[in-house]
Amino acid sequence: MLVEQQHRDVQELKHTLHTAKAGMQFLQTKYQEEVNNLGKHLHGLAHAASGYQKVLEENRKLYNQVQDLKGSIRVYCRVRPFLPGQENSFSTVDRIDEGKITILTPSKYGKEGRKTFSFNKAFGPSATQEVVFSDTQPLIRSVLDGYNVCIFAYGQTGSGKTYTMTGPRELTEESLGVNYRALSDLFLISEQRKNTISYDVSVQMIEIYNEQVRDLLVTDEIRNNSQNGINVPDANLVPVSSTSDVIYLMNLGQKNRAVSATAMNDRSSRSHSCLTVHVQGRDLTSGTVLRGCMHLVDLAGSERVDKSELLQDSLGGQAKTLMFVHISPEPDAIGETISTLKFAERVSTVELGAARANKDSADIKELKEQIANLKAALARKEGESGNPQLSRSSSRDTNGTKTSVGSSPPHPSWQSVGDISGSRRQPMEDVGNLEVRNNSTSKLRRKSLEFQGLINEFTSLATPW
Ligand SMILES: Nc1ncnc2c1ncn2[C@@H]1O[C@H](COP(=O)(O)OP(=O)(O)OP(=O)(O)O)[C@@H](O)[C@H]1O
Repeated sequence: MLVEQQHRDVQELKHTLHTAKAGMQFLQTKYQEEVNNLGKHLHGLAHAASGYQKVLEENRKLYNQVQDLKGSIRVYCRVRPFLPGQENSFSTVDRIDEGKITILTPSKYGKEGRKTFSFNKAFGPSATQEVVFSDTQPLIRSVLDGYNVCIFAYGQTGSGKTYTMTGPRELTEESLGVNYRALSDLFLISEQRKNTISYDVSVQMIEIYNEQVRDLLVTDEIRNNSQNGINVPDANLVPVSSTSDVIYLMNLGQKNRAVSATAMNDRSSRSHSCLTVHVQGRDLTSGTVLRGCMHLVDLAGSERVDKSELLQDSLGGQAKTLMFVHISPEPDAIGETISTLKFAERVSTVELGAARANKDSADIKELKEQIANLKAALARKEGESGNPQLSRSSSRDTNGTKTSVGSSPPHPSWQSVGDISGSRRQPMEDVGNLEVRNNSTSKLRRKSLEFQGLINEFTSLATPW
């Protein structure tokens, strides 16, 4: 009886085992099917993602085409409000309608007493910093897409250039100018794109005064400052990773301008200042490298700029340019207002040619690296074989300009723009305690040439009416 019972139990167990095995097999097949399906879904998703990337890329292209079709130089006009205490004064601005601005003119400027000028945009005295910036925002995206961008502020002394670019002396969130907003946007967009493109951002800040250029970001304070996360291997191009880094540097730059100024207001109206933001982006899938830079320029007062020189052009067709032209509403400024508006209207007709993105594919990047390595090897070989010309008293900087070894500029803080073209300029007398390090000299010179070229281009447009 017992043996029979055990036999039955064994049979039952065998049956259960068989059923369990079949169940397992079924589950395995099912699991395999699921895995296959998942694979197919994943494949589909990857395909859709790459399609999405293509659409994004296409969108960027179309967006930039629209920008380009609007013209390479865009001109926005902004009217400064009356200053406190002048509120009820008579304004020379009669009407602002879309991009048109009508000025009440004394009889000598126009028979009918009114003159209308057309621009891409015109902002009245009550336009907020936010509204003014909203029309500039598209250019910021362009920088991140590998385009060069120039934003200029032009206008007579006291017409609001610094207000537009930086803001008033006492800054609040609402009164922040284009510079701050542009950089804050730049970091925001680069953060949004971080899964597809990795960006490096660095800034430079220079001032041009009496045709001499000064690096506003070369100070011991920057070099020794590490708690802000600002690491400065080469002081005139400072890597930044957040808006607060940039605000810190901009404040420092402003302070450095003030350090050497005997009369700050007079000086700011005579000097040009330029904040340049360099952006390098690497596409994480394709390895393509994008390089864009943005010049944010606060020009000297238009009445101070020498309009008599006509000088070689160097603006080139690579940059998207926006000029903010500023006017004051006071009747006693009417002469400069008309002259400024006429100049600005002429600028808006300038065609620089379509801007191009600075984009290197992974292959080009590799080839460039090879060229750089070969050049370095060649330079080493030349050094080993002993080149008397190089080892004696002169060499050439990266511009091909001959420089003397051991001879220093008249004052270490300043480099004369004129020196590059051969003519010597006197250094400024009220120079502060800043210094330019030797290894940044040629870069600064190139920058000053580039920047001076832009100013020349604009001032050459301002010659006789
Ligand atoms: N849109 C504005 N709203 C309110 N105040 C303004 C505006 N624009 C300019 N101001 C004020 O007008 C004064 C002159 O402006 P600002 O210093 O910006 O002129 P500027 O053209 O840069 O002069 P400069 O050529 O001397 O550097 C400042 O007190 C500034 O705060």
